[in-house]
Amino acid sequence: MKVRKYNGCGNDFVVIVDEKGLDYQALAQSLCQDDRFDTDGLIGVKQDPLEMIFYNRDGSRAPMCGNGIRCFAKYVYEEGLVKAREFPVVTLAGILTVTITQTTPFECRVQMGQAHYDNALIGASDQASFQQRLIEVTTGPVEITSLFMGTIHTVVFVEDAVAEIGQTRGSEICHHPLFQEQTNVNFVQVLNQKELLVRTYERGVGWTLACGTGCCAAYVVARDLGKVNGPVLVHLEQGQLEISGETEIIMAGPAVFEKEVIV
Ligand SMILES: N[C@@H](CCC[C@H](N)C(=O)O)C(=O)O
Repeated sequence: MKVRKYNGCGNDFVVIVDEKGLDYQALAQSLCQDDRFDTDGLIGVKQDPLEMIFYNRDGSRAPMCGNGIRCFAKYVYEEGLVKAREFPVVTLAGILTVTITQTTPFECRVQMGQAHYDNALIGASDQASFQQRLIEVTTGPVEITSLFMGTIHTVVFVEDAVAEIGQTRGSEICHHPLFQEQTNVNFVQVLNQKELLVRTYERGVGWTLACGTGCCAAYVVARDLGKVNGPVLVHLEQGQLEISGETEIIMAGPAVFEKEVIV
């Protein structure tokens, strides 16, 4: 089997072509945790129609991956599976449109769909609002806002997002009993009305270098609370994403090929 490794702002993935009968859960665990790859997730490429199948490193399935879909787009375009620069991709979060804006280096824009403040979609274990909700973790109370933005996200505004790495709040919120299917956790530092700095603890992975859907969630919540105005540049550990849009959220950023290994 041909296995390719790609990354989007450091969030990395193995990409394989779908075949009948593949055990994605087992493949995600073995390939992502294989020293030759060591990636955050696995992407399966299915054709007719073009579909992105996404699994986390621990073998759990996720409906969408923002950095992953840009890597998927680079793969299908460069392999000639699509000829047009704009094409739809089926995901568990809906059919999303990708537009390739630049090929060298590769960059694309993705219509990421809409954000939903919806307890059912975030797998909430109660009916209370998750907008600016205080929950308890071992270090004390923390204000969270949770929403569905391609997948389940929680946004926490902090003074210093980088300082959260190595602390326990990311993991504790991710596994909090209020979330029946866990949640991705984005620590968001507002730099100014046009720039955010985000660090994400992902369900099924742990701390990652970037999370595309997480940046979209951070933008939506920051905008809805009046902390940013218009399109924003989100600073990540390795690179930046541009996030914009009113109802339909748009993400723009790079995708990079790293290597191919036959396993
Ligand atoms: N890294 C991704 C999100 C991947 C899925 C997530 N861990 C989940 O389980 O929901 C991104 O760039 O959006």
